[in-house]
Amino acid sequence: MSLSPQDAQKKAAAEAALDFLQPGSVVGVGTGSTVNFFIDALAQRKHQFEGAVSSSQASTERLQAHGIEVFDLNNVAELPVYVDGADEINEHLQMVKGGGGALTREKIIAAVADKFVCVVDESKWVGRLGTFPVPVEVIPMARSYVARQIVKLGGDPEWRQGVVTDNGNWILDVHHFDILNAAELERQLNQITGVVTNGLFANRNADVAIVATANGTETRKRK
Ligand SMILES: O=C[C@H](O)[C@H](O)[C@H](O)COP(=O)(O)O
Repeated sequence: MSLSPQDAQKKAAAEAALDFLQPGSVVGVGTGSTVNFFIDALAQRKHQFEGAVSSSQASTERLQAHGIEVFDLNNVAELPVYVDGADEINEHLQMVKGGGGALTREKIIAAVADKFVCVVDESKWVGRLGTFPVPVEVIPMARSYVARQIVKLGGDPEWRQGVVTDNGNWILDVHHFDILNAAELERQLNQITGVVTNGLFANRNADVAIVATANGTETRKRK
C-alpha cells in the first residue's frame, strides 16, 4: 500500500532518527503516528540496543509486538536519546505536544533523556506556536476550576470528552493562546492546582529536529 505524501515524510523523519541511537543503550520512545514508523524501523535494529522506555500504552504494545523489551523508567539509570514527534515545533525547537494525549509521560521521559530528537513532517514546522490547541492534562475533579483559570490566562479551553489518559486523567485543549513566551506560559499553566502538566515543551525543548520535506530530511538545531 502506498503512503500519502505526509505519511511518507513522517516515515522518512522517523527512519533518519535511527542514526542517533547509541548501541547497547536503552532508547526513549514517544507516541503517535510518526513514532509508530520509528518503532517499526527500530524493530529491524533490535539486537543493537538493550530495549526501550515508552511514553504510552499504545507505544508499549507496538514495541512489545516487535519483541522489543520495554523497561520501567524507574529501573533505567541512563537514557541517552529520546525520539518523539510533535504537533508543532518552532525554530527554538520548542513544541506543542499531546495531540494523542500522551503529554505527561512524554514530558517525564524527555526530562530524563540526555538528547531529545524530534521527528516531524514539514507541516509541523511553524513560525509561532499555538495554532494547534495546547493540551492540558487535569485531575478530573479539577476540570472546571482549571478551565476558569485558563480563561484568565487568555485561552479558550475545550474538554476532550470521552478521552481518559493513560494516567486516568482528562484533557483540556486550549485554543487561541497568543503565545509570545512559551516557556513562561508553560510555567503558568503548570502552577494551576489540578493541572498535571501541559503540552508546551518550551523549558525542555528538543535538542535536534529531523524535519522531512518533499526534498528529503533536514536536521535542524536550536536557533
Ligand atoms: O500525545 C501525542 C504526542 O505528543 C505526539 O507526539 C504528537 O501528537 C504528534 O503525533 P503525530 O506524530 O501522530 O502527529
